[in-house]
Amino acid sequence: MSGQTIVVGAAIVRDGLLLTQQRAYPEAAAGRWELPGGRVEPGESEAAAVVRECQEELGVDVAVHDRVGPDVPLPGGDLVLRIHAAALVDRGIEPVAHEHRALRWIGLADLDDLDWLEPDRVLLPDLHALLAGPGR
Ligand SMILES: Nc1nc2c([nH]c(=O)n2[C@H]2C[C@H](O)[C@@H](COP(=O)(O)OP(=O)(O)OP(=O)(O)O)O2)c(=O)[nH]1
Repeated sequence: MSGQTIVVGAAIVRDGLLLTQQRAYPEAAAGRWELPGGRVEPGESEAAAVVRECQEELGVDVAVHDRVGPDVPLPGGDLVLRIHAAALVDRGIEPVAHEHRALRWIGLADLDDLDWLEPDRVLLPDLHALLAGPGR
């Protein structure tokens, strides 16, 4: 749809665990959990935006895979959240929270209990399926 900006999110899975991060700002979202990511810049591909955001926020390189779940419209109407599965290029390099309060690797059993940003809750069935899927 024209006029809508895509916010990409990365569903990074390693050894059956999903990487989540806790926002530090703005105040209304501080303390809530989300997936790494951010706005796609003009002229930038979604995959390139996922890679850039993971470098900026986590200091790691990721390989970008298939989409996960539906587009989720964000409050305000101008932004839509779109998640891609991703994997650490080097599994031995631990992500670091450069812009967030904390990082946590979450397993299936804890997925629903995390204090997610509201839009991300729409994606929980798809994140469950991703973690339960083959090769994870
Ligand atoms: N990155 C990310 N943003 C999310 C998620 N869920 C969700 O509602 N959002 C919202 C929060 C923000 O309103 C918007 C993206 O903002 P952002 O702060 O991550 O990215 P940005 O590129 O706009 O901002 P910035 O990094 O320049 O500060 O999407 C999610 O899982 N990941």
